[in-house]
Amino acid sequence: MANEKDTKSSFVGIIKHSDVEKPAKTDESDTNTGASEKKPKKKVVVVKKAVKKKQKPDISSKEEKEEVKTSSVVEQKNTTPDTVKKETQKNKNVSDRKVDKPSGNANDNRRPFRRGQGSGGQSSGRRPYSNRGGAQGQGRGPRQEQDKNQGGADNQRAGSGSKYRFKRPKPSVAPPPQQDASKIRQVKDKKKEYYKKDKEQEQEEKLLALARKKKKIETNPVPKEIDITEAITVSELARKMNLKASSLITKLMSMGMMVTINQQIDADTATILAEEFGCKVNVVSLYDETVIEKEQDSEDSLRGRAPVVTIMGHVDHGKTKLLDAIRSANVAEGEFGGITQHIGAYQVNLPQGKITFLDTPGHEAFTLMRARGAQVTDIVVLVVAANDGVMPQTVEAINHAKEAKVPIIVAINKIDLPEANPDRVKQQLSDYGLLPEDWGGSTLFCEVSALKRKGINELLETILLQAELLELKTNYDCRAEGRVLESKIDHGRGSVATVLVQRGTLKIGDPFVAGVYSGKVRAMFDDHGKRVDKAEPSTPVEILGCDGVPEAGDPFQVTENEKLARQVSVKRQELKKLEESKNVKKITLDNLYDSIQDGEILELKVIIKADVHGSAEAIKTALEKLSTREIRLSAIHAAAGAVNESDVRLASASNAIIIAFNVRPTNQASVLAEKEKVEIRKYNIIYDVVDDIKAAMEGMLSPDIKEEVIGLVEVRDTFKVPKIGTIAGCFVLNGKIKRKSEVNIIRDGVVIHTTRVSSLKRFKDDVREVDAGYECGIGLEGFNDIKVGDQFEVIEKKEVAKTLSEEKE
Ligand SMILES: Nc1nc2c(ncn2[C@@H]2O[C@H](COP(=O)(O)OP(=O)(O)OP(=O)(O)O)[C@@H](O)[C@H]2O)c(=O)[nH]1
Repeated sequence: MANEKDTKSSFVGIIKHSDVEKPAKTDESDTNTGASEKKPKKKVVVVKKAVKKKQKPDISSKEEKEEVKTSSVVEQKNTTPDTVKKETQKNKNVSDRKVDKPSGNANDNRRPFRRGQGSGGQSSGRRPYSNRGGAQGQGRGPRQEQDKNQGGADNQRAGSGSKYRFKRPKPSVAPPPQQDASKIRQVKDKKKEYYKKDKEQEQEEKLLALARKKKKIETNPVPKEIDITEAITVSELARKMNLKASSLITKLMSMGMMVTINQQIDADTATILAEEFGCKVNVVSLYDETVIEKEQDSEDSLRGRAPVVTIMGHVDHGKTKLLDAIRSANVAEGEFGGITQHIGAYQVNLPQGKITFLDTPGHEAFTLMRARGAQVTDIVVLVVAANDGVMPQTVEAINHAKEAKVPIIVAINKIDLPEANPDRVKQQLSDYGLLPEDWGGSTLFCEVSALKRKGINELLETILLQAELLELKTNYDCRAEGRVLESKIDHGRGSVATVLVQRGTLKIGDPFVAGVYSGKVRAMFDDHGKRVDKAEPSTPVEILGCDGVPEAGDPFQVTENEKLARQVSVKRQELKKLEESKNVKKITLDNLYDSIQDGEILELKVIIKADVHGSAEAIKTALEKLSTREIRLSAIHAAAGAVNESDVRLASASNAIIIAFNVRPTNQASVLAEKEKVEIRKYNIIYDVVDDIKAAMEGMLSPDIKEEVIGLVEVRDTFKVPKIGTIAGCFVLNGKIKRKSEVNIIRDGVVIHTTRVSSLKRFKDDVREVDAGYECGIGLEGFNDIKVGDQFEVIEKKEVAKTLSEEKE
């Protein structure tokens, strides 16, 4: 204790000038040291700060100078390793008090506390020196001695050096605060490390994400090749190319195309666009994906099948009567007349075999089927009335059958009539390439009377003979395939489809696809409405179980299972949507040259309709002479009469242009042509027809005048007005008529004259124009031969680039 006191006093003695209030402070410090482990830490810091401050050059006060001196002495004493050791061991607390001394005054008391709090990091930052232990402290000793002996400015350095010297011994002098400080340091280090780790982790994650992205791009590059259908939306193409739609849109914009994400682009554009990204495009038809694989035929699986026959001919030549006669010939005597036809096709059973008749006489249904790609008919029976001979529709039917490459059997009907002249019919038909066998030709002829039911059996036998020549064979054992002939929604039965089985055998429970719909055969009925379990090739049956109502001409196919049927159905519905959205490209004079250049067409087919047969023939001859090495021109049908629906259907099925020479299309034909995108070109001068087609073939079409029909007027009455001429009391059917309008006068579908309106009146007033639904009086320039029932086609002429005048005068 005495020793301790001595030591104390000696220390006190040394530092007594520097800190008068020291004891109180020491007590406080002691208390703090004992009570809390944190506070002494602060104090250590405080001391350091205080010392640091006091060692600054602007030491002015005496007290401060004293303090510096004292600290130096303390430092000197402490920094001598031996002394430090001894003193530390003996006077731990005292040395603490001494350390606290510099912060003895009231101001210092506050400042260091605050500073200590704020500069915790600073003190811990210095700790590595103290941590290094005595060795380092010792190492510095001699230098400190040197510093001490230096004067003047060096004193400052010494002072600064003393700061470190003062600090260095501290770990050994005051271990508890040091331990706390080291703990804090550890915590702070940990914190630092934690943040560092956090930062590192963040960095690492960023790098990883980048690498992942890179990897993703590497694993999903733009494919070298893609398959697309005829048209594709930008978004779909982007998906196929592993690109963002915006990239494609930008590229398209740079190519001068403004498109939206959901807009469809054609295959050509898609090809060019994909090439920009180094991707090759294969254009495939979605239909390719929807084709159901056919079962292969083996040689011995093929057996003969019944021929499928369609009856065609001119109106009133006896088609319906003949079908009735054939059907009656096939039923038992008692059932005569009582038979009800159940479906749109039926089979007749003969000792020699069966024949299937499609029960929609005429070429409408026939061509409609063909337009849908369905070649259902094997043989056409052409009915020609023996008394009437070849008529326009007879010729149409011949052309339809020829175009479809279906053999024709001629049935000369009404031979019971006294004026019947079968030879004349034969003569006329030979002009169309139908030469009877007995005249050295190959066409089979039959003379019948549908009314008297004469020659019917001979006709049926002839059909079977022709079928034999055709060697109609098919597989009976494979999955069934056929065509939908018609379909409807029936109350209580749902979708009902009449199907002609063409290959294989259809059975109850078979899953199938009909057009774009799938289904499963729930029930089957034959042409008499009798329930059947199976249907062999060439048999027409009515089936229940289809999910929708397929269209006439749609393919019907049995699939391996229901799942496949559903899948195909979904894809076909996609295809249908796609096809509906794109314009069907039909040949027109405007695109003719391009089509020839692209090698799309090698043959330009035309249908010629004229006011008289002679004109039609003349045009046909003139046009066919235009054939060149690149393109052949063939008139597939040339006849007199207005352009009718049948002409449009034939044109649509054959991709032909219709030339209307001095004739007009019927209303239905116009609507159908619009729908089927068939071009009907109207002319009044033969040379214009030839010139236009020649120019179109050579790509020399020049801007021209286009004639637009702006209204249609019907003559309901006529009045003779002296000195003026005939005034027509008219009703405007559609559009409008204007004063001075140009009009085509149409009588029975034929343009008989073209002139201008000379007067247009409503009651007694002159008017500028009259709209549809109103009556008016019309006078024509230089034309008085107006008749009730005539129609005035009101036309307006406009100049249109690269479009031909549809009618030239
Ligand atoms: N004398 C006689 N008249 C017949 C014969 N076949 C049909 N007819 C008559 O000719 C007219 C027309 O017969 P349809 O069978 O309706 O003629 P179509 O060709 O079907 O007529 P559309 O359906 O209008 O095209 C009817 O009055 C029949 O009675 C026949 O062999 N002899």
